[in-house]
Amino acid sequence: MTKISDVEAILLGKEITSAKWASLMVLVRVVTTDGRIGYGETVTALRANAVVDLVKKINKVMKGKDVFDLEKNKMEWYKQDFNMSISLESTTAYSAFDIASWDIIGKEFGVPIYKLLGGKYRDRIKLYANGWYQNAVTPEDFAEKAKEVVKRGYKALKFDPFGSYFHFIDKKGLKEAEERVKAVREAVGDDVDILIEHHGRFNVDSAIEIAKILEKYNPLFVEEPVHPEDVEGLRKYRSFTKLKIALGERIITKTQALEFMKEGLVDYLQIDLYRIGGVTEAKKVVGIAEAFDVLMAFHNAQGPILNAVTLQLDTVIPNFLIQESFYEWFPSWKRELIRDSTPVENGEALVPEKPGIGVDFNEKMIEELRVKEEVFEPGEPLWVVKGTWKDY
Ligand SMILES: O=C(O)[C@H](O)[C@@H](O)[C@H](O)[C@H](O)CO
Ligand SMILES: [Mg+2]
Repeated sequence: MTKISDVEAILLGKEITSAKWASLMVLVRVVTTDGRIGYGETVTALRANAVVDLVKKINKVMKGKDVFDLEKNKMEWYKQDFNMSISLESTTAYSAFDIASWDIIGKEFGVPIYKLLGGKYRDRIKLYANGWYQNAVTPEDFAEKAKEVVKRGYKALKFDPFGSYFHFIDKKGLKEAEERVKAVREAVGDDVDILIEHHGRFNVDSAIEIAKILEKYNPLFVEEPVHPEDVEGLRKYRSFTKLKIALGERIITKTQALEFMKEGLVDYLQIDLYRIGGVTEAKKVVGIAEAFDVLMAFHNAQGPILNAVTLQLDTVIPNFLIQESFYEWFPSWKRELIRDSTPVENGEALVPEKPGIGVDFNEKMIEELRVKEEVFEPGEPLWVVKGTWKDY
């Protein structure tokens, strides 16, 4: 029996790069009584210290439990933490524990976990690039960086063209956003997909004004066009435009995901394994999405463990659209931490074949990367790509 002996959260970090929210990484290590080790990872973005504290409580609850009892363990945490289903901190702490549990389970059978989740539907995972436009402000900046992405072989790239606008956007903001989108479209041509990230910034009137200018550039999808909790606004937006809507990175339960799909408010679902409840819950949401003919485009904006485990699920599922990837724009320590075991080739990821989540974890790097706690300084919001919260 693979009894749990320890669940530990370790904060890792070094330099801040394009993905400021992920300059820290909450690594969760699960160890069993017979010395098996599994790794999970979870969110930071202002909450790392709270998440670390919750992992300490998960440790107390899970000691002595069997790492294979995924459903029973989840229900136990749900019972213990009265606020799990309304708490990002709790669901992300638990998600990392679930991912680490799957890592151990795969290693136990000596297989990558995709073999336990339904086998290979695809050998290579089509990616879209994110994180590539650090410090881009003018249309020329965006165009030049977009060309670099295409040179690397990507056939799709995502960016947020809205500078420092939030909630409202005015004529100047619309003009600047359009000039950036036009410049990228012209730089990459019609055969490369452009995906427009709104980061849930806008009220629906502003989002509709933006949709009017975006339609001519034929984006693959628009992401979080309105504030994430603004369902009324999303209904109005949906009735106004034919643009495909992607959302879901901030969804933390399958019930929330169901609500959006029941009303046909989402075309591409972007739940993230680190928020939804790990592999165990994500797989259930994929099944619900399949029933609604919704395709998956998992959010994946944190670190190398989350990237690897997401690729495991991408490999298996029939209703797959495309996978987000910051991998080539991570700080190098994030690739070194897993000995670059999930390389990108020509804008595609290969399926990681090592047992568990499929990475070769470099334990020795933990001590050099360990940090005491997350330090937050307000200013440019953490959630934009660094150096882009500017207008011109
Ligand atoms: O689609 C995405 O990758 C996300 O919106 C990122 O851009 C956010 O900044 C990050 O998820 C914040 O935690
Ligand atoms: Mg997003």
